[in-house]
Amino acid sequence: MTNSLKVAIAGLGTVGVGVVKILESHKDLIAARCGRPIEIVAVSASNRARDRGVDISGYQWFDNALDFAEQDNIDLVVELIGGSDGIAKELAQQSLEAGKSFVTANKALIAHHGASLATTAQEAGVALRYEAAVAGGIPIIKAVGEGLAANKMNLIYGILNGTCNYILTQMESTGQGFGDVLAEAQRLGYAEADPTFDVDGIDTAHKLAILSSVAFGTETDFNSIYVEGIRRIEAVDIEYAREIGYRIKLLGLARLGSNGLEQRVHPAMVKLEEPIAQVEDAFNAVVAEGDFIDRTFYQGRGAGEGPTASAVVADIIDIARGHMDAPFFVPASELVKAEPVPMDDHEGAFYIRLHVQERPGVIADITSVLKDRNVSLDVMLQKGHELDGSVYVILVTHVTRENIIMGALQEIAGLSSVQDEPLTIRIENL
Ligand SMILES: NC(=O)C1=CN([C@@H]2O[C@H](COP(=O)(O)OP(=O)(O)OC[C@H]3O[C@@H](n4cnc5c(N)ncnc54)[C@H](OP(=O)(O)O)[C@@H]3O)[C@@H](O)[C@H]2O)C=CC1
Ligand SMILES: N[C@@H](CCO)C(=O)O
Repeated sequence: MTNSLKVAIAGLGTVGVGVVKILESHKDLIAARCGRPIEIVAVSASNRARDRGVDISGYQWFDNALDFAEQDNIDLVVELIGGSDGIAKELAQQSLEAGKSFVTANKALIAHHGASLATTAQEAGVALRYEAAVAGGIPIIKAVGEGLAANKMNLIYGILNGTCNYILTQMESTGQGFGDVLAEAQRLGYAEADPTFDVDGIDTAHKLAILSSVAFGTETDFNSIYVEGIRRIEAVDIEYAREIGYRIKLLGLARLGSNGLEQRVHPAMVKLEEPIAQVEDAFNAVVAEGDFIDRTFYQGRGAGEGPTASAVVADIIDIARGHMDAPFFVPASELVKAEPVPMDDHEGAFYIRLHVQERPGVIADITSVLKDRNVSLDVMLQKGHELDGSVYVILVTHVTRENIIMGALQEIAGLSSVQDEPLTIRIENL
């Protein structure tokens, strides 16, 4: 066998420990598959004394992971710390510049700095890989970047955050509140260090920015993504969605058309019979549509130690095999700057939940606002009498434009009978 690939790992938390476990327990299997061994030679984390449940005594310890870049006996650096900037970015930059390949699960880093890191990697003639950054254990980067490479991609969307899907699924199946389910997702190692990134849709947007680049050959453009999270979804919405034949999922969707690149992240109602509606707990799913392949559907575990580490190790194996594809599958200089499509241009049907006083004329006032804007209703439900004399009114519109419905909701929110800020969920008939 040829020389081993010598690996240093920065970050020994949920994912880092998973990577150590796979590389050690599947040492022989992996060496056979690569034609050379993969050897962990160095590790770094914040707290040297912490018991991590794996034996790291055989690896050189570094208090400062940035020192990896200067070590001649390290071929590849694995970053499993997190964060778009700070140590993660410095480590990426310095490792690549020092001629070391770089593997990361850090979607924030790639979403914000993917194009510049890809340039650095190409100039240094080394690999930059990030399979674990999107959809955890699903090999979606490889599937889209290599498996679908013959196609012009039109559309890519999916459930990209395990924590949110876990929360929405558990809220539906157990009736537990948002806070309790989030705490459980954190305990299971699904959530980000800052779980607001999960529940506010930012993590999904990071992943969508990366997927768009891989699918469409465009520069990652995180800042143009419309982002809305799941905080305002309540058990009643999940129940009413079911009543009208839908399930609520946090979707990330990107579409490249003649008008530019549409990228949006928000809770969406998907038809109960759609495969994506059946994706439960921390599972992720991605639908990718190309001009010759039509639609393809991928599902798997999107978060947690094993699935994420599996994707990280797959990247390391690829590099050990000598695969040196461009990080976004086209040379970094060829990545195109796409024109963002404004969210106001979005067209679709909308679910609207209003909390209103139960008194004559309320519905007439609401429908009058919609009539003035030519918004047509498909469904209208009035739910329950609360003790305080207020009720929920649920409306489902026919297809209309985003700016029209948002203007209408602003006016409806100002009606004296409307108690809380209206909630709207976009209906996706994909
Ligand atoms: N958890 C998951 O399911 C998934 C996570 N990811 C991504 O993987 C990355 C790691 O996530 P995860 O394992 O969950 O995070 P954890 O919080 O579990 O682990 C982070 C690790 O980084 C170490 N660390 C913090 N600061 C430094 C530093 N300055 N130098 C060296 N090490 C440092 C910590 O050290 P110590 O242990 O000593 O505190 C810890 O071991 C993130 O980018 C995340 O977004 C991607 C997909 C799924
Ligand atoms: N926090 C992320 C981890 C996987 O990227 C999630 O819940 O999906």
